[in-house]
Amino acid sequence: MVVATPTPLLRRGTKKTAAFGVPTIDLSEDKSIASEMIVKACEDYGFFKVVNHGVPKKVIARMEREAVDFFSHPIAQKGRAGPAAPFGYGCKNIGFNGDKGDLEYILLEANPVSLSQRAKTMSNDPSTFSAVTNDYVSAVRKLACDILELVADGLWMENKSIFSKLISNSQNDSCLRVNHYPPFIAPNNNFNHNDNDDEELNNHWDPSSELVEEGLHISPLIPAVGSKSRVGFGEHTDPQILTILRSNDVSGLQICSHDGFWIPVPPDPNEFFVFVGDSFQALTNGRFTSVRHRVVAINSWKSRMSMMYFAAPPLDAWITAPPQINNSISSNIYRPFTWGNFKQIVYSLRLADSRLDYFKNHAQ
Ligand SMILES: C=C1C[C@]23C[C@@]1(O)CC[C@H]2[C@@]12CC[C@H](O)[C@@](C)(C(=O)O1)[C@H]2[C@@H]3C(=O)O
Ligand SMILES: O=C(O)CCC(=O)C(=O)O
Ligand SMILES: [Fe+2]
Repeated sequence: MVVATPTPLLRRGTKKTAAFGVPTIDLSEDKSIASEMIVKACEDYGFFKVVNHGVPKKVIARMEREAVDFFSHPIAQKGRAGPAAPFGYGCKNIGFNGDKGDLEYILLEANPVSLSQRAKTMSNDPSTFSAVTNDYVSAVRKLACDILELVADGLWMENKSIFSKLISNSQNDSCLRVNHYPPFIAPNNNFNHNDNDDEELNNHWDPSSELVEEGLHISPLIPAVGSKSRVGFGEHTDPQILTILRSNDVSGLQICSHDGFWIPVPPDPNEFFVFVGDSFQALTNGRFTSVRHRVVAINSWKSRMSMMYFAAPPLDAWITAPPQINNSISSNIYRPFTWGNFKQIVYSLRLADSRLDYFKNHAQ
């Protein structure tokens, strides 16, 4: 595992970024080593990369091709997938409470019935679209389950499927998101991607005017007048248990360290990045921390495309730490809640809000 101590260069709201070796877990390693390393990464960062993950390259490549094809269509056609409410096609608006980002996206329920319905509005070849998406979802769900079983092992839980069973349940509420960020070239070519002025978002990109000739690679550049940086996806934590992210080779993702520094994560199209979500923080009584992250536009002629599988339990599943979780805190930080209760709060709040605070026990 490569873990360099982050150099404290970029505090939230200040100007610089930190150097960081992303904790990397090789899933072909001995199980006891991998499980110990995963637990450590979840405790220290709430974030890590997995290699030798077992997701076939072909499954990833086919999913990427479908997504590239979808975003290459004119806006009127993409809009047929329905406004993101929350599922469907969205452009710039995120959620229902006024958050905006410089991206377009699709958000899909990750179950075969919903995927086959939605595919009819998303592709000229719906059966291929739903087959490809289902294959991708099954492969990343298996990866998420493998990781959760390793976590249970690393935490010395008797029941190794105590966490994975929540997301392998047939009623799981997991979803799949594909984000597409426009290319960004700073004015006068003096863009410093370490800059962190959270300037007003520029709304110059209009996907309806985009001329995509070769997949996502050729798009007319919309000059970023008067701005040195653009927020692609504002800072937040993911509400679910675990997020499995894969992106193309365009950078932009940053994670926030415990001491408030923004750390750029170099993209790696062959591997997956894993984020601890709010629900996992609650399930481990705060032993793991859900990691704050964001996407900031980086000087690039190419658009960034990322796919996130958000692993969530059924709506009626209780999120509460099992008694065997031992950390330095003896009482429960959070009162028990169902995933359905939590989702309601999530959707009533803004992207950057700390939703778990609403479930804190009063004594805390
Ligand atoms: C502003 C919002 C969008 C979001 C729901 C929320 O009210 C707050 C959390 C957001 C988030 C972040 C992680 C995932 O991308 C997402 C699908 C999720 O579960 O929570 C989004 C929600 C969304 O875009 O619908
Ligand atoms: O697009 C990315 O790389 C990350 C997006 C993200 O964090 C999200 O959709 O929740
Ligand atoms: Fe996220």
